[in-house]
Amino acid sequence: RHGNGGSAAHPRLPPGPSRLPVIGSLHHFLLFARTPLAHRAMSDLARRHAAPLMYLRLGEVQLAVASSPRAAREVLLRRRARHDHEHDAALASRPWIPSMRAAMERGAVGLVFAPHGALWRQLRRISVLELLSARRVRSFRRVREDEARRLAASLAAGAPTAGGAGGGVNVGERLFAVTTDVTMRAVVGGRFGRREEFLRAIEEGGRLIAGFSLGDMFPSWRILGFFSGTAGKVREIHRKTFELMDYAIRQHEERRRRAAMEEEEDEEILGVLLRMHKEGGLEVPLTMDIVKSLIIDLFSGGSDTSATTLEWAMSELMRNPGAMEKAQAEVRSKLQGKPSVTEDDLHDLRYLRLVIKETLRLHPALPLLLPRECTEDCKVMGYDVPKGTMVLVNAWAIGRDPEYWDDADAFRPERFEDGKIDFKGTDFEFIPFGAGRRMCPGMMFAEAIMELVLATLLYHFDWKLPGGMEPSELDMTEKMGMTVRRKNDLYLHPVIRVPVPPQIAP
Ligand code: HEM
Repeated sequence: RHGNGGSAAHPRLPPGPSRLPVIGSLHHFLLFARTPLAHRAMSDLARRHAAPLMYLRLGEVQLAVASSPRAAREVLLRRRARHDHEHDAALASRPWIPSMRAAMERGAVGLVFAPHGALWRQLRRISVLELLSARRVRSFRRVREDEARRLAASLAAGAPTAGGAGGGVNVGERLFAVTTDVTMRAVVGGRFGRREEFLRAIEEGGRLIAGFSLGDMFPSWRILGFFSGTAGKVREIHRKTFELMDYAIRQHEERRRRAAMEEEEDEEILGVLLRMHKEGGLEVPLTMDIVKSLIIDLFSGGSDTSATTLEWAMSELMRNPGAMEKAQAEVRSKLQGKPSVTEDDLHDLRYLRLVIKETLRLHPALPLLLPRECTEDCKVMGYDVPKGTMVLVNAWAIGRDPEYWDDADAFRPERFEDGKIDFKGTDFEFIPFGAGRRMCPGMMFAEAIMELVLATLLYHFDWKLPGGMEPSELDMTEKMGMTVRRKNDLYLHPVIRVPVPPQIAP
């Protein structure tokens, strides 16, 4: 072999753990991994094999995992090289695992899973320029402020006034409720009658897709897919979510007819899409199936991720009282005397933003981002990555790599103080939102919720650990799911420091 080596017959695959017939590298996970958490197990394997780009085979599925900033850049930000015939979009599609395929092939493709091509480009453009643009995100300000005040009021209603006695609240549950309500109001409109059913269906769908069943690893063994029954379940969830979307659309249209779009509510995302659907004239027609899929994507992409990040932020602040004190001092001194936090106040909260950044570094809600698929043979870091390989980027491992981060596992928001590194997709040692063509389009939407909610929690309340627990004793174990959340719920006692105005009690 020479130079970049490799040929179609003898590809120069990236290094990685040994592979057995049939099961490939699965045994490394089943027998040797010290953790069932995929991002941690893959990080251990990559380190052990000195493989910033690592090749694995899970059953029949070929997998490449990027675990260094350079490998991530090559995967996410592909540029057409001058003497290179490779297509620069070879890694800009997402794999359709067999469990999902059944639903996808019925026209359920929105933005998240659309293959790179005309439909994806159009949905992406609409999302970035219209649905999730800075202007649209600003237009939901009242929704966010309203929901943040409700959260404060409901916490205050159950909080002791001093000392931290009382039952404690499940902070994660409250955070999921607030991000869900904001996203629901922004995306489908406030009064969605079948909210609980919708949430259950989205959660179940996410769980099935994130599960990656045996049938997904051995797609040619149809019998496994048959017994796991995942495809059938995914089809059923798809049918259910689409039926719920029909209901949301009917509700929306009735409301519009009644109120001829009252001034009080800004146009929600569903309204914008229905308008575009009716107006037509787009390169790829925006069918109702596409509208529904996109709404489901925005909703499921939007609320869990922000809530998970907020829950980790509160967990880290509880474990690091110095950072908590600093963040609270900032918000209380900037807001002095105000009844509640508004978005005008957020501009001054520099440390709060550093807290969110540091949380995203240590706890990216999607530690392996969302998978990409290699749609044609391509080269990454000089290695051959065969067509059909699923490509993951371990943003979690990269964010904790001691080569790039001092005291990498410590929570130190100050490390971002000089403003040199940001999550906007150009600093590849910090990519919680991904980078390149398929980078998260909901970043501004997420930042707006996260900053306001965190500032509200820190402004009105002091927080105490239950049962006299020491900060260092707070368990930080993770759990796999659609996002990587805390394994154990975070229970804390809120103690009111700045009263929540009574007129906004829930
Ligand atoms: C803390 C909050 C969030 C995090 C950490 C996050 C993270 C991510 C990541 C890692 C990706 C994949 C990027 C890639 O493949 O390079 C992604 C994609 C996506 N996100 Fe987010 N996200 C968040 C919030 C949101 C919100 C609020 C929305 C919408 C309301 C949203 C909608 C999407 C969509 C539609 C995609 C798919 C884009 C495409 O494939 O072209 N996300 N997000």
